[in-house]
Amino acid sequence: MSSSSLKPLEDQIAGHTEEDGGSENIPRFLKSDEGYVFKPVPTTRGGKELEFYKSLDKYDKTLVEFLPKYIRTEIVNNIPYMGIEDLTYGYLEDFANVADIKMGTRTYDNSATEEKIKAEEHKSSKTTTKSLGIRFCGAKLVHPNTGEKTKLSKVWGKQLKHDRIYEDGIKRFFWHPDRSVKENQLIVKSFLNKLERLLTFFENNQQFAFYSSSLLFVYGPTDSNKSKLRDTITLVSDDSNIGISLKMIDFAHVDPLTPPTKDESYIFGLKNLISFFNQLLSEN
Ligand SMILES: O=P(O)(O)O[C@@H]1[C@@H](OP(=O)(O)O)[C@H](OP(=O)(O)O)[C@H](O)[C@H](OP(=O)(O)O)[C@H]1OP(=O)(O)O
Ligand SMILES: Nc1ncnc2c1ncn2[C@@H]1O[C@H](COP(=O)(O)OP(=O)(O)O)[C@@H](O)[C@H]1O
Repeated sequence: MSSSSLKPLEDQIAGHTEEDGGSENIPRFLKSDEGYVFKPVPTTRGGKELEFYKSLDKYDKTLVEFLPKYIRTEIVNNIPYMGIEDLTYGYLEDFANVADIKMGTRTYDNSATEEKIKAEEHKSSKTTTKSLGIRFCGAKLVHPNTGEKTKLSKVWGKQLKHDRIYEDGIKRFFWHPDRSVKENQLIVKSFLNKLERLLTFFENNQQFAFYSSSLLFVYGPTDSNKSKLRDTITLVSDDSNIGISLKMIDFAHVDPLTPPTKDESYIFGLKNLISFFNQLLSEN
């Protein structure tokens, strides 16, 4: 495939974007028609993430199930881009709901300078990162009937406080009042099931600390063209075309753990997320 067939990833909802290239002025993500996103590999911290993806086959199978598959690296305008499965692929064009939730109470890795640690801790204490181990980094909501889109930014996610994150973040994104209760329940149960499997991995994992990594939640009506339905999507029931996808993304700050330590920073966030999903089911 030539790099000319790559287009901007319109559905990129967080991370370094055209408007916000960050301190390294990183270009936005690209995507291919074959269902892959191409993430620019920044000079200083991208190598670590690329190495992580390239060694996927060595990891625990439960973990691999939660990672987009890596395919190859492409050079565009002299910049390397790593190709990974597009988690929005297979959904009806423009109808995928997408949320990026940053996991863990700690958002810097072992190589962080004193200054970086201070900045990250300050940000954590001002947001739900510290109190809940979760923070919305962005979301795109699609009205189930009209298709109207609402984009929620990183700034919105930072302003969402502990006492409002359930109503204004979790419930707003995962439980739409214009969808049937049954369909809402099926969506929430399908995500819950995956979150519990992920927790099982984390309870046993003594290999990696996933600092500053995110969970990417995607759901919506799937494309009826079955060739697009790949194993990143789980249909919420046998007789529904609604699918969900949940994978871990952003591994720029993954560090080794020293056994018997666990990634408690991430586990705390995961347990809080699971509680919120249980609350959605028990309240409705
Ligand atoms: O560059 P910026 O201004 O987007 O800063 C990024 C931060 O965004 P913020 O300014 O807090 O909204 C960004 O913060 P969040 O993702 O919003 O927590 C990270 O701290 C990122 O650092 P790293 O790539 O994870 O080491 C930061 O990226 P680097 O500056 O380290 O490239
Ligand atoms: N595999 C993927 N499939 C679809 N979208 C993705 C994928 N990976 C990342 N994205 C999109 O790009 C955004 C930023 O991704 P991330 O890896 O966190 O970038 P950064 O390292 O710049 O923070 C995500 O919020 C999501 O919208």
